[in-house]
Amino acid sequence: MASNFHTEASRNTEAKGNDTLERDTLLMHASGRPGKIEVVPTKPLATQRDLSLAYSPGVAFPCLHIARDPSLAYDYTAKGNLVAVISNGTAVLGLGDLGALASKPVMEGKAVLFKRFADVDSIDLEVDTRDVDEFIAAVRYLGPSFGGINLEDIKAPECFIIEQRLRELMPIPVFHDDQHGTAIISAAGLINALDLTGRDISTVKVVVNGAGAAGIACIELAKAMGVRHENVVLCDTKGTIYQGRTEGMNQWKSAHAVPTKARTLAEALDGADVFYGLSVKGAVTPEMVAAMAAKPIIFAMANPDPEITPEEVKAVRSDAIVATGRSDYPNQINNVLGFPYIFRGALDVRASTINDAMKIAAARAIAALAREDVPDEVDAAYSGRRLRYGPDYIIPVPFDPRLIASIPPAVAKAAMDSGVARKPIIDMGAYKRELSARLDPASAGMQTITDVVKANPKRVVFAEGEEEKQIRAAVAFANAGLGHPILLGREDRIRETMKNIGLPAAESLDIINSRISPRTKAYTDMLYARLQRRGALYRDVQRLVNQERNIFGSLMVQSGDADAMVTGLTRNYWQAFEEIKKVIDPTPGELMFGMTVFVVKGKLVFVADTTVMETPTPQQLADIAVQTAHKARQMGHEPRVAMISYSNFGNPSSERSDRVREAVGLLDARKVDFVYDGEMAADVALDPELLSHFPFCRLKAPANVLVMPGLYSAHIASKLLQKLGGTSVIGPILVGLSKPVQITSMDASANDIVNMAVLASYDAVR
Ligand SMILES: NC(=O)C1=CN([C@@H]2O[C@H](COP(=O)(O)OP(=O)(O)OC[C@H]3O[C@@H](n4cnc5c(N)ncnc54)[C@H](OP(=O)(O)O)[C@@H]3O)[C@@H](O)[C@H]2O)C=CC1
Ligand SMILES: CC(=O)C(=O)O
Ligand SMILES: [Mg+2]
Repeated sequence: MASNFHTEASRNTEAKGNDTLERDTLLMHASGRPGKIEVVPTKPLATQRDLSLAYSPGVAFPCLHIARDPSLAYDYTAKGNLVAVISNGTAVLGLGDLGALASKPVMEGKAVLFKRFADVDSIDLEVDTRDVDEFIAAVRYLGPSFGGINLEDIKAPECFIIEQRLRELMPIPVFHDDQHGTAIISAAGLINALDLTGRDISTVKVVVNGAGAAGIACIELAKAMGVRHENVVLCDTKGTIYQGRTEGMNQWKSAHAVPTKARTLAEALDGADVFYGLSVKGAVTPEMVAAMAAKPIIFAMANPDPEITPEEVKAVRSDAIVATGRSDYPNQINNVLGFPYIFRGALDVRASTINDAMKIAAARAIAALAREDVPDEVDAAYSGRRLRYGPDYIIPVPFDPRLIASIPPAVAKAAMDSGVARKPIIDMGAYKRELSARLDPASAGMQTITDVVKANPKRVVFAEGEEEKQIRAAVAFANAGLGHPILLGREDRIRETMKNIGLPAAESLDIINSRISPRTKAYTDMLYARLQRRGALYRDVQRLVNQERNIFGSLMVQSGDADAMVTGLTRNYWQAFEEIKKVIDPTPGELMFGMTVFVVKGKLVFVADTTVMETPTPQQLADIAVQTAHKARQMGHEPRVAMISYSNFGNPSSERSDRVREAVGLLDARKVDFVYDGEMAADVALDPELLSHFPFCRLKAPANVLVMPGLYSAHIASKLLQKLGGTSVIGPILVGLSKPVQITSMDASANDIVNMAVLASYDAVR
């Protein structure tokens, strides 16, 4: 556990580290266009006509329509996806009252987080007044502009009055993030920390330090979820808030006053189970922590520095569960996990408000996600730290791509159930798919296929069954209801790995060891019949079946003992391909090749051949075009095929481009049932403007299938795009094999493997 924390050495260099952090941060903010946001138009403004539609005279029409029916503002303007982040800078993080202007970097940051994590457009507004009435007056009339208002870093108790009044005055959700965002995330952390320490929420003793915006809201939500009023002691700069205290009080603090003899934070913490810190750096000492109950739960959430560091806690309490608001320690309890997704859900149902039911639903969704297996992509973003439900991982990490499809649906559903949704969601499944697509278009492209596969579950061999990633993929595949995985390998090893990585055994998961399988003899005979006239002795075949899992797995599929197979982690592509070909033939009359699918801004582009034929003949190029077009159609996309070269329709002419031209001629002769043309350069194929320079071209819209002239260009282009282009990639998908087998790349993540298993299953369904 300790390895995840800062080391002594790194602590000694902390001051130096802070200097570097300061320099880097200032440089980042000042570089290029200063600050962190810009406005990007969503409609073209390239021509006179564009201008007359987007602006005068055309713009009069949406104005008049909205004047007649205000709800149309959601159809004709950005309102429905736009949130204002509004502050007066009176409680900037834990830095105190820095004023409106100095709060702007935080507010721009929040706006960027809205966009990055939930595709909510957001703008920061800093209101330069500390006066409650002036602030309310400045904000209350902004409703028409926005779908929601996110109040930020406004100090207590003013924030309570401001939020309450604006909620009453404005017909859109008004949400003070420091109160409710923080409350939701800490509640999620609490649910899991209580679970891990075997505690009952109705008996835990909680101490909250900080009776401001965050502290009061956190404890109110915790009470709404079952923590008893009499079990909570709230503290502020004056010590505990006990019944009868008069100094430094207000009505919000009074509501949480309890009859306690404790007068200081230290006295309150004696024997306490849970500590919530929402105050300032260093407010808690190791001695206080040492006096807490067994397995104490310590959420030191002050930013940017916590009330006590995890190292300090660990030095005195190795049994503690510790969380902070920072990203460089395990268990980051920070409202970034909440506000983007809560608004996403609220905006999508046009909720009139964000109520307690929606907050509790969000907390439960976040807590539930932390208990699921974490995708590799997420591990990678966290420097390979293994994230697994336990004391060092009670809460999902902000870069978990599953948050977007988990929290907003829960919030939207709670809004609908509690009667505040003005536009209920009819198809929740479709909504979740749409959410995934907002951030990872590849997953949406895969979704329809996934639905088919779920409805027709297949037996899929995971040939490298002792590999951790394959095990995780197989378990995820089974748990997602996608089919029945069969892991090839030694059972004791596989079970051991599953135990080590903390994976619960999936119910429908088989393990087969080729050496002791009763089918080995039959498979050996089957393969010998294929290979005996290709120079193989019976004992060679025996060895192949016993030792080569790709061979054994392929034989399972070939014989019908399994429906599909996925492999590729431990062998390079071509080696795995050779092994599979020993057992499985191509589909009669078809070529075998690789097709890679790129997902660019929600559009799919199919590129082939990216794996097999180095220099295809014109005949082969035509075959690749036909088969790839067929595949694209199977995956729900009407093919528009471009035969790619570096030249356009004979200019310039060369031996290589002539081959592509010849392939186009062959397609003409075959009278194929899809639109194609070429030879053409990739930019012409993809850009309607360039395409229009060739009015005779049969492609009237950009191509979505690119048949490449050779393996060199196909492979290099696809790898460059993958590494530099920021696109999502599926495949390469093996096309033309008579049985459903897919080969992943050796660096595939568990998620990639699941996707390939889904594609193989999809082939098996059809
Ligand atoms: N991790 C997260 O996601 C979030 C963390 N926070 C953190 O919570 C903290 C408070 O923010 P917020 O509620 O917005 O601010 P407020 O200004 O509204 O409240 C601050 C509270 O902290 C109390 N306080 C200050 N110093 C001490 C101290 N030494 N001992 C005990 N109590 C103290 C104040 O007491 P008094 O009333 O006596 O003045 C006040 O009640 C900040 O550090 C902020 O960064 C906030 C939001 C989200
Ligand atoms: C995280 C946050 O909102 C704060 O510390 O104020
Ligand atoms: Mg804040």
